[in-house]
Formats: sequence, C-alpha cells, structure tokens
Amino acid sequence: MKLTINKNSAKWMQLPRDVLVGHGVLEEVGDVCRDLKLKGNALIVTGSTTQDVAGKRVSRLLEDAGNSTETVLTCRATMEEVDKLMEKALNTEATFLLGVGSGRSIDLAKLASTRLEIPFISVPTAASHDGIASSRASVIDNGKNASIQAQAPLAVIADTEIISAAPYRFLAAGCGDIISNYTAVLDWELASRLRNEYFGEYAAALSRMAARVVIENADSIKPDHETSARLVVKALVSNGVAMSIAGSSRPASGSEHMFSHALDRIAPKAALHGEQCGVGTIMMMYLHGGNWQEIRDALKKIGAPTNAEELGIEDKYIIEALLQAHSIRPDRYTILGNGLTLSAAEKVARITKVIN
Ligand SMILES: NC(=O)C1=CN([C@@H]2O[C@H](COP(=O)(O)OP(=O)(O)OC[C@H]3O[C@@H](n4cnc5c(N)ncnc54)[C@H](OP(=O)(O)O)[C@@H]3O)[C@@H](O)[C@H]2O)C=CC1
Ligand SMILES: O=C(CO)COP(=O)(O)O
Ligand SMILES: [Zn+2]
Repeated sequence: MKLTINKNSAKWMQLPRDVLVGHGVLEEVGDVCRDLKLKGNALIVTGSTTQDVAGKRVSRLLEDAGNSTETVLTCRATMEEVDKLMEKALNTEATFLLGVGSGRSIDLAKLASTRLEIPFISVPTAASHDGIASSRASVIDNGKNASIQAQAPLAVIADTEIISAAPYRFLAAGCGDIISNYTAVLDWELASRLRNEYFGEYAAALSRMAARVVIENADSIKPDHETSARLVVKALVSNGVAMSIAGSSRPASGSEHMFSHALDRIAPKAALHGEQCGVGTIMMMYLHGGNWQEIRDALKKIGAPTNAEELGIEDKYIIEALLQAHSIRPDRYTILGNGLTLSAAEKVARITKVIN
C-alpha cells in the first residue's frame, strides 16, 4: 500500500481558545481578555461604519476593564495597510490586536498580529465569509489578491444581535461560502485520486457537515433573525476549524473559489466573496456531475445570487473567469484540470442558468 504524507499539514492545529456566539456577547470582551491574560495596550482595527457598529463600544469596554486602547480605521485590505498597522502597534506598544468589523478589518488585524507575534481577537460585525475564525488572510499584495497563511484568532466574539442587524446580503454571502465546501471537498477527493494528494477525512467530513446544515436549513435562514445568524456563524467557525485541521484551505476552497478569485481580478466591480463562491459552486457541481440544482435551489431560498445578473457582473466576465480560474493556483488540482475550452465554459454557464 502506498502511503500519502500530508506535506501541507500544520505541525500543530491552531484553533481559537474562546469562541463566544450569541446575543450581546460583545459585552464580554473585557472578561475574555482577562481570561486570556491579555493586558496592556490594545490596538483596535476597524472601519468607518463598523467603528460605530461595534468599534467604539469595544474600546470603552476594554478601557473599563483596565486596558488602554488605540483605534485605527482601515479602508483597503492591502499589504501597505498591514505595514502601517504594524508601525502603529509598535509605536503604541500594543500587546494585542482586535479586528472589529467584517473581512477587511479582521484580515488586516490577523496579518499584522501574526507578523508582530502578538495575539489577536476577531470581533465580526457581519457573517460574510469564513475568515472570521480561520488562519487564512486575503490581502492585495503588489496589485494581486493573495491568500496567506496566518495565525488563527485567539478568541472569536460574534455578537448575533449585531450580526443579524447587518445588511442581510452579508449573511447570505456567508451561506454561499459555506455551501461551497461541497465542491471544495469533491475537488480535494479528485486531487487525492489523481495526484495522490493528502486527503483529510476528518476535515472533509466537518466541512461537508457545515454545508449540509446550511442547505437543510435554507428555508429558515432569514433577514433580521438571530437564530439564522447564530447558525451561519457557527458554520463559519466550524469552517475555520476544518481548515486548521487540514493545515490548508482545501476543505473550504476549491475550483469555485478559484472562479471567485479570478472574478476579483477581472470584473470591474466584484460582488461579495461568498456570493461569487456560491455561483461558482453551482457551475463546479455541474462539472463534477453532481446535483447542481440542489445548490441553486438552496441559494435561491436563502436569497443569495445564483446568476451573473444578480451578482451585478456582465456575462463576459463570468466566461473569462471560468477560462482563467484553473491558473489562479496552479498547485491546487481541481475539476478544472488544465482549463476549460471556451465552448465548455459557455456550456456550463448556460446550462446552470448563470448566464442567458
Ligand atoms: N480570510 C479569509 O479567508 C477571507 C478573506 N476575505 C477578505 O475579506 C474582505 C471582504 O470581506 P467582506 O466582509 O465581504 O467585506 P468588507 O470587509 O469589505 O466589508 C464590506 C462593508 O461592510 C461594512 N460592514 C461590516 N459590518 C457591517 C454592519 N454590521 N453594518 C453595516 N455595515 C457593515 C464594512 O464597513 P467598514 O468600512 O466600516 O469596514 C464594509 O464597508 C476582502 O478583503 C477579502 O479579500 C474574503 C474571503 C475569505
Ligand atoms: O475563502 C476561503 C475559504 O472559504 C479561503 O480560501 P483561499 O485559500 O482560497 O483564500
Ligand atoms: Zn471563502
């Protein structure tokens, strides 16, 4: 028997230590820091909207708990912003960072704290993708979108009162990111069969389970509904755990993510990450010969986009992204193989009703 060795696997699985999900848990931020022995100066990384949604409150709560705080407002997820944050953290002698907001603020705090080798806490204000609890970060580096291995948050504080009050589009996008686990795992299995790549049964099972839970509950995921926010946040946290166990993003990112990453590069105005991944999953499931209609129906029930028009992206960019997707990450083997022909790309997009 030939053994496969997980060359990508992390030497140890880095997981958040405290995960708080529920109504009003933001109030616990001081206690969480105490529990984790985080003392001294906190640097809060947030955005112009999210500072009012949660950032200012986090600052007040931490100061009440005896910490001093500085706040930095971010507007772009770039490596230059990471450098600026690191400088600010060093100048203010920050002992830990908090990312308060959605993907951009959390990723910037994640990367800056990783490089400074100090802890960080993730405080999502929207459940738009699984970066809220994972050890991956996405930023623009030298003009290109880069997915980088980083540290996992030491704690995740996901207040469902705040998350359910965010624009519903974010929660629906989070569902798209979770549903995409189905094709990500199919791609991973394929790579294991065709390339003898390491396949992690446990991480794959966890990943599939999160997607199944969201699909089975698609009817009950609704706007302004804390139970929906709680379900989606838990599935997103579980995705972060699956990636940590795998030591890579394989359980949650396959050909459908490569399609989304290609759209980010090509489309003049990209949609949300999870929205693009959801539409990608419909098409990649068709290529896998699976039940793409089930994916489409679930996304429709949730109220997430299922076609180019709903993404706000012209058909020609969908086709171009399908043609370029395989080259986004040449070392990640997927159903896209060495690439689709133009006629195959048009066929999958038409049959699955992504374009007319
Ligand atoms: N680490 C990972 O695995 C992944 C990372 N990403 C990265 O995450 C980023 C995209 O994240 P995403 O969350 O989709 O978008 P953004 O972080 O860009 O947030 C979108 C907007 O939503 C606003 N917002 C957030 N929460 C609320 C709220 N409660 N009420 C009102 N407005 C709110 C933000 O405000 P404000 O301006 O105040 O922040 C921002 O303007 C990209 O940088 C992408 O590369 C994407 C996928 C995976
Ligand atoms: O978005 C992700 C998982 O949902 C992260 O995956 P990537 O490795 O493609 O950035
Ligand atoms: Zn994703």
